[in-house]
Amino acid sequence: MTAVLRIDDVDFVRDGNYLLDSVSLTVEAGEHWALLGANGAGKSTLLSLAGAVAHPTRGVVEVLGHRLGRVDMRELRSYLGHVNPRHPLRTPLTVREVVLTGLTNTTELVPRWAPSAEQAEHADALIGLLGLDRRAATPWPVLSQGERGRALIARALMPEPRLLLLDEPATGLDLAAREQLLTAIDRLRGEHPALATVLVTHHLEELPATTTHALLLREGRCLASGAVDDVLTTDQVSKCFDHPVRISRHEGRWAARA
Ligand SMILES: Nc1ncnc2c1ncn2[C@@H]1O[C@H](COP(=O)(O)OP(=O)(O)OP(=O)(O)O)[C@@H](O)[C@H]1O
Repeated sequence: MTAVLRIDDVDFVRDGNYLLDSVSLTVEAGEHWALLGANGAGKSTLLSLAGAVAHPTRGVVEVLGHRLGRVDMRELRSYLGHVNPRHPLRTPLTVREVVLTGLTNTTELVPRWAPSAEQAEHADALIGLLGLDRRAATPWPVLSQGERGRALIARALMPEPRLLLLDEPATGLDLAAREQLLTAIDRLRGEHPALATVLVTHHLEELPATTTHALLLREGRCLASGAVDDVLTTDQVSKCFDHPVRISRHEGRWAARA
């Protein structure tokens, strides 16, 4: 089977600066990757290639078997789940309505569009999976940041994507909201075993226990990449963040201490 995502020896250059320098990443179905690195390391740039938002300057990117540069990027994006934490919603849609906009790939509801009974059921199942049953009819402005984040994941899953991209999903969440989010991601991965995910974060504490692989980026270069326990070591993470830290893993979750 073809990989869900294949990034092969890619450079991404802007204003003469190598934001990515010879970076490779292959993600197979059912794998859950963490992209880690300090501020400015190139994580968002790498995610924008995976999300068919940008082209590489050099090298090959294949998303869902389609090579960037030879495919309609807009159409390709409609098959991906890409969670943008700065969702630009302007109207007070309810959680259920926001989740349904994942089918039309729009921010607002499309006039005169209505979901089928099956689609509405699918939306409710995802709302339940993300732990938002009691919030389904709540308007967006009333939701907490954590609830919005989980609603956006449910929205991204509506078209049943094979690849889900999560850009710092736990940023700004309090402890309880972060734990609810990570539990929801773990459940999601359990119930959709073929789904592949790529999650960007600065913090090891924000990694779900179901993370299978990791890639460490430092100044646009890949420092280490592979099975998560081989990559998230005290030595490599210290190098990645240019700071001595001690990494431990307890009951599946990671911690970093100076
Ligand atoms: N269009 C651009 N032109 C020039 N430099 C850019 C451009 N976009 C991003 N950069 C720079 O590229 C570097 C990598 O940015 P990127 O956003 O990918 O890093 P990041 O690892 O996601 O960082 P953060 O953790 O702070 O979000 C940064 O130094 C950034 O300032």
